[in-house]
Amino acid sequence: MTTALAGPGPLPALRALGGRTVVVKVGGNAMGDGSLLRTFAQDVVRIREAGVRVAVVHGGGPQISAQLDLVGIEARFVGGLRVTTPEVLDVARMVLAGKVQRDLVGLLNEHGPYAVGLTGEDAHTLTAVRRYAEVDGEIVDIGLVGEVTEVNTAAVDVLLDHGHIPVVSSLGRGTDGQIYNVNADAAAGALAAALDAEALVVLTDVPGLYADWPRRERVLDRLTAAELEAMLPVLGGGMVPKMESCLRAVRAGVRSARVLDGRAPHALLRALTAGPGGAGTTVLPG
Ligand SMILES: Nc1ncnc2c1ncn2[C@@H]1O[C@H](COP(=O)(O)OP(=O)(O)O)[C@@H](O)[C@H]1O
Ligand SMILES: CC(=O)N[C@@H](CCC(=O)OP(=O)(O)O)C(=O)O
Repeated sequence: MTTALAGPGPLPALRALGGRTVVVKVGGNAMGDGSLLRTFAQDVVRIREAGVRVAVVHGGGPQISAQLDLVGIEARFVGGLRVTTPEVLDVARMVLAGKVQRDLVGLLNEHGPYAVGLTGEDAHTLTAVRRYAEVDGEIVDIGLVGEVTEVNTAAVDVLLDHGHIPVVSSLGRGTDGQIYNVNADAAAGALAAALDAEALVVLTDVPGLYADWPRRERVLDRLTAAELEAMLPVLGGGMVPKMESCLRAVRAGVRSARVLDGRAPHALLRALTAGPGGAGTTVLPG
């Protein structure tokens, strides 16, 4: 009961991943307009139909900021994390678990009965504690921002076992029931680690990790976990949570973590079928 997918499909390469788990993170910037998301959804279903257990974690930072703007709340970030007052949390929850997740699930389900949306709040999937930012050595209170301390994969595993595509919004729950806004890169890395995934793929709006940011001349095609760890203190902006998440995943046993441009046609398929260097920046154990 599936719709045939258009375009070439490197299915033999994907079949090598059959039965393995892949976690894909799609950021709000990489979602771009509807057509990008449509191709992304086709690729995810193609991967699922090749027998890969695929889970999606999504962000929606720009979409949250746009909604905050509409209701007259200023969006503020400290150290790449959104300052999350109770009012901001309400908006983030409404946008992430609402329109962004529903749109993504809807596009995936155009190609078959696979996608099921949930948030990290559901079935204790992501347990979080309050996270603080650090700026110039100072600890800064950024409100209801969560750091994932525990992942319960039970619900996601049941869905994957039954051939579904779990689509997880980056919200977490404290053991006291408090809901937290979790950075989506961090949520994806934690989930990939807990699922013992074969690969983590992070789709964003740059071709990978630039070696000499803000110069956009050279993208690092691969680096080991140790090389990445040494680089982390000098990284800035949106790359910090992404690369931290890749490091966490690889250190926990995920075989590879890759950051690449989700706006390139069939970026996800290319990431899973090309070796390191084929597209984006790949972090490998070591
Ligand atoms: N070394 C770097 N290499 C690439 N991008 C970088 C680097 N340092 C900072 N960035 C910034 O990080 C951004 C990606 O992070 P972000 O905007 O949070 O994306 P997403 O919405 O996909 O999570 C890039 O668009 C770029 O402006
Ligand atoms: C704490 C924190 O900053 N949470 C993020 C969650 C969404 C996210 O991470 O979205 P992207 O992947 O599109 O950046 C936010 O509120 O923007």
